[in-house]
This record gives sequence, structure tokens and C-alpha cells, in this order.
Amino acid sequence: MKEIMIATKNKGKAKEFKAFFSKYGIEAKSLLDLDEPIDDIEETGSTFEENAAIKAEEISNLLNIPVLSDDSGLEIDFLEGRPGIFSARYAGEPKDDRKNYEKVLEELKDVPDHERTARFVCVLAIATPGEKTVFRKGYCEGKIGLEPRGENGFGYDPIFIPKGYEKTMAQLSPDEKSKISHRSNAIVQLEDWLKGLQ
Ligand SMILES: O=P(O)(O)OP(=O)(O)OP(=O)(O)OC[C@H]1O[C@@H](n2cnc3c(O)ncnc32)[C@H](O)[C@@H]1O
Ligand SMILES: [Mg+2]
Repeated sequence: MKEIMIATKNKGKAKEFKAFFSKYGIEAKSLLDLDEPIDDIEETGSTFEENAAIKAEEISNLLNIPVLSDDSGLEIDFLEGRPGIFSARYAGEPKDDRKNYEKVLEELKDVPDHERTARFVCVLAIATPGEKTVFRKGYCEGKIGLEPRGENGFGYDPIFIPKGYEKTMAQLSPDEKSKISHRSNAIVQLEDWLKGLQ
């Protein structure tokens, strides 16, 4: 079976990549599958693209194989795009999904429905030894709900209501999420590259 290494330690992302790539007959491994643990990579960039490149290139250099990374986050219009690239640690260290979305709900307290628009963003970077890093970007438009609902997914899924839906992302099945998510919108743009994978 073909394999691809994903430079992530996020369990939720790793699960989504595994499900998505298995449809293409590709096994997606993540940093969580390595026997030797790898130190956390410092995301020092100021854009999703910069952070995605840092993660993919660092692991590609280390393992000397092509590596895919995902830098993603939630942009809320009322908060001028925050938490954005700071989504993972919005409520501080150590990173905590529940504290992050509770902080967002608090900041949006009393903000009316039509001003709660937001989008998930996902930038994928593919670093191949000796080649220029390539990028793909996907979005999922929606709004922030009034309270958390649902148990599926991860991160901000319990408070994110995709456009055209009543349910939150965490109330959708993994299959339903994979049809509309920012991540899958970015992954489908990789089809040509996936076909060339050894
Ligand atoms: O860097 P890696 O190891 O991949 O894992 P991470 O969780 O730190 O990932 P990011 O730096 O890309 O931060 C993305 C954060 O954005 C949020 N996020 C991204 N995709 C999401 C999704 O599909 N559903 C809900 N929240 C998401 C979630 O809080 C993530 O922790
Ligand atoms: Mg991260």
C-alpha cells in the first residue's frame, strides 16, 4: 500500500486524513504513529502558509521523505479574523479544545446571529526533498452558534455551524463533515499529486 506521512500530532486531524486517503488506497501515517517521538515543532510563522511550510519541511528534512502538513484554524469576522493562526492555543497553554471554544463564546456573548459569521481555513503544504514546497488551501464558511452542541470531530466543531446547516460540525457524522470541510476542500485539490505518489 502507498503511504504518506502527515506532519501532525493532532488526533482529530490524523483520523480525518486516514479516512480520506484510504479512499485513494493510501495509508496516511502521522507523527503519532512513529516509534521514536518527535519534539513539538514551533509554529513561528505569521500565516497559515508559513506554519504549514515549517511543519512539512522540518519533518521532510528529518525523515528524508515527502511530507504533508496541515495548518488550519477558525477565522471569526466579528473578532477581525481571530483566533486564526492562534486557534490551537487561543485560551493559552496547554492547548485545550473546550477552553478555546468557551473563550470564543464568551467573546461573542450578546453578538447577534448575523454578525457571527466565520470560516474554517486549511492550508496543506507538501515538502519533498530537493523540491519546492507546494500549497493547497480550502475553506468552509459558516457561523458561530450560541452554545456547544455535538460530540464528533474536534477543536471548534461543537460551536461551528456550516452554511446551509442547522447542526454544528460536531453533530455531523465524520462522513458528512468530510464532504464539506475546509480540510477536504484542500485535499481534493491534491488529486494530481496523489496520482504521482509512489
Ligand atoms: O500542528 P498540528 O500538530 O497539526 O496540530 P494542531 O492542533 O496544533 O493544529 P494547528 O496548529 O493547525 O491548529 C489548528 C487548530 O484549529 C482548529 N481546527 C482546525 N481544523 C479544525 C476542524 O476540522 N474542526 C475544528 N477545529 C479545527 C483546532 O483548534 C486546531 O487545534
Ligand atoms: Mg499546531
